[in-house]
This record gives sequence, C-alpha cells and structure tokens, in this order.
Amino acid sequence: MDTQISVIGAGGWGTTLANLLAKKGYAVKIWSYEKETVESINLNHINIQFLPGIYLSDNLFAFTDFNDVIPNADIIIFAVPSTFVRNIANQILPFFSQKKEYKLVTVAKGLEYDTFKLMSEVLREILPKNVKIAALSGPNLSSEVAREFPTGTVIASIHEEILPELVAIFQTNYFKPYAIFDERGIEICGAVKNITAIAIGVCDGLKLGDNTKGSIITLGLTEMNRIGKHFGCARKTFFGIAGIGDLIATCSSKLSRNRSYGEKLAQGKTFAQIKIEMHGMVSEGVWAAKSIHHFAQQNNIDLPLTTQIYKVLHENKPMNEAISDLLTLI
Ligand SMILES: NC(=O)c1ccc[n+]([C@@H]2O[C@H](COP(=O)([O-])OP(=O)(O)OC[C@H]3O[C@@H](n4cnc5c(N)ncnc54)[C@H](O)[C@@H]3O)[C@@H](O)[C@H]2O)c1
Ligand SMILES: O=P(O)(O)OC[C@H](O)CO
Repeated sequence: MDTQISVIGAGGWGTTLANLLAKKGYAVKIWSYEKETVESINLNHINIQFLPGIYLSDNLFAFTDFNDVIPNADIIIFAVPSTFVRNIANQILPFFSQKKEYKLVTVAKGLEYDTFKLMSEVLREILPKNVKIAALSGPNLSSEVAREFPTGTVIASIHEEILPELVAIFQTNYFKPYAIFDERGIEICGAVKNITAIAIGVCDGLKLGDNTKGSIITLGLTEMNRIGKHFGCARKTFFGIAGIGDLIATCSSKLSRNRSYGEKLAQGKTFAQIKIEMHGMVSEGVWAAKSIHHFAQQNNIDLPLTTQIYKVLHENKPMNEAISDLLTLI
C-alpha cells in the first residue's frame, strides 16, 4: 500500500474515513485541530470526543502539525466543517510541494456562508494547480459507516481521470463509491439536505406527524432541485444517492446532528444549551439556511422551506407558525 493518505480534520466523518482506509491497510495520517484528540487516537486508538465507541486501527496516526501530513501525501481527504475550510486551506497552502501531484477529496457538506461558494470552489481558489480536487457525498452517517453498515456514496470531480483511483481507494465490502461528473451537484445536495433535516427535527420535537414530514421532505427535494438548476447541476444528481438518498437518511436518522438540532430547538432548548449538548460537533444546516436564504433572495429563487427555517433559526420565528405557514404554501 504505497499510496500516502492524509486526512485533515478529525471530527466524526474525517476519523471514520481515515479508519476505513487504515483498516484497508493504508498507513493513514490524520490532522486534528484538538491536541487531546491526537492523544486519544495515538495512545488509546479511539476518538473519544467525535467518534466514541469505535476502536481505531493501529494504522492510523494523528498529528497537530501540517508539516507531518501534507508534503508527502498523495491523497488528502479534507474533512473540516465548511466554516473552517477557507482558514485551514490557507494554513496548509505552504506545505504543498511543487514537484508532485496531489488529489484532494472534500467531504464537507456546506457552502461558504457569506460568499455562497462551494467547498471545491474555495479550495481551488486557494490551493495550487497541482492539487486536483474531487468531492465525496452521500447518505453517510459516520457512526454507521464506522460500524460497517452497507453504504453507498458518490465521488465526483471535474478531473474525470482521477475518479477510478479514488473509487478504488475508498471501496470496501461495506462502502461503495460511485463515480459521477456532477461535482457541483453533489456539493449542493450535501449542503441543502441539512436544512430539511433541521425542519424534520422541528416536526419531531413538536410531535407532528408523518404526513407533515413527508410533505416537508418533498419540499426539501424540490428546493434542492431549484438551487441546483441555478448552479447548472444535473437533475439526475438530485434523484440519486447524494440527493434523495442523503435526504432520506439524514431526515430519518436519530444519529443526524442536523435533525436533532431541530428537535432540541422544538423541545425548547436554547442555542447555547444545544451547543453544549453537541460537544464540539457541528450542525451545518444552521449556516446553510442563512446562506441559501440570502442567495435565493438575491437571485429570485423561491425557497419557502429554507425561508421558514431561516426565520426560525435566525429571526426567532415561532416554530408552529413556521410549519403552518410553510404547509399553506405547498
Ligand atoms: N459526521 C458525519 O456523519 C458526516 C458525514 C458526512 C459528511 N459530514 C460532513 O463532514 C464535515 C466535517 O464534519 P464532522 O462530522 O467530521 O465534524 P464533527 O462535527 O464531528 O466535529 C467538528 C470538527 O470541527 C473541528 N474544528 C472545531 N473548531 C475548528 C477550527 N477552529 N478549525 C478547524 N477545525 C475545527 C473539530 O476538530 C472537528 O474535527 C462537515 O461538513 C459534515 O457535514 C459529516
Ligand atoms: O449528522 P449530520 O446531520 O451532519 O449528517 C451527517 C451526514 O451528512 C449524513 O449523510
């Protein structure tokens, strides 16, 4: 296993992908923002904060210094939440060698909230041309993948030639990547489904019914499609595994941080309480709702679900009112 693989970001998903590859036999290096996570992985083979309960492979080595993980890597998995992507990309920039080619796979599910840029766009803006970028997205709740539950995913890139190698690297007997070319499409799907998941969590917290949730998931899919159309994405991407597949998984799962964020909110918890309960994990949909709402306003895209969730999260609109306003708009 000569390919050198590094993962930037040791949250639930970065650690899961790193461990999947380490279990395949690659010696995987993972960079963590938190020093305690590095110690937890190296000394005890567990990521106690972000992936508790999963024993990590002896082939996984954690670091806090980019110099240990970037220069010699062939494949880099970029797994920090979208809010931190620009900052971390700027930090890793000096560590790339000019003399070799890198493949970088972005797995974050969010947009840059003030510029509306996709993560691949932010990364291409900052990183050198010898870094070829791809995106990976799908119905991939980290602790299910970590427990080897059969799961599909999609890898997409404008550099078609790198896809076969990436598919082969990630493929296991429980994780099946499909290559497609609609990189922007899968990134939009990943960001937008989180808003719907928060809405479904609100329905759960308010103890509303399955009819309500079915209506909202349908609206979420419609909105995904509308935004995607604006970005020139392929319609079939939204009806594929990274679109409706991830929408169903995230909205129906007790494990989803976005769905439980909405549920906790509807149970009357404050933003501060929820933040403490999430102990460092992120709910990307909170920022996606703001970003996509403003983007839609500026571009005259009608997104009633996103608008209502934005109002609940950022303008303190009562949740019952938001759901009933929404369903009269369907
Ligand atoms: N967890 C999942 O099931 C899952 C699955 C697919 C995709 N994703 C996506 O992967 C991305 C990474 O999320 P995650 O779930 O691995 O993380 P997480 O929510 O489990 O953990 C938060 C992460 O943010 C990092 N962090 C905190 N402050 C930071 C800072 N100032 N600078 C840099 N990093 C900082 C932490 O070190 C940690 O890695 C997100 O976009 C998420 O939507 C997550
Ligand atoms: O826990 P969530 O809500 O961030 O969702 C995780 C993954 O994106 C599900 O595919």
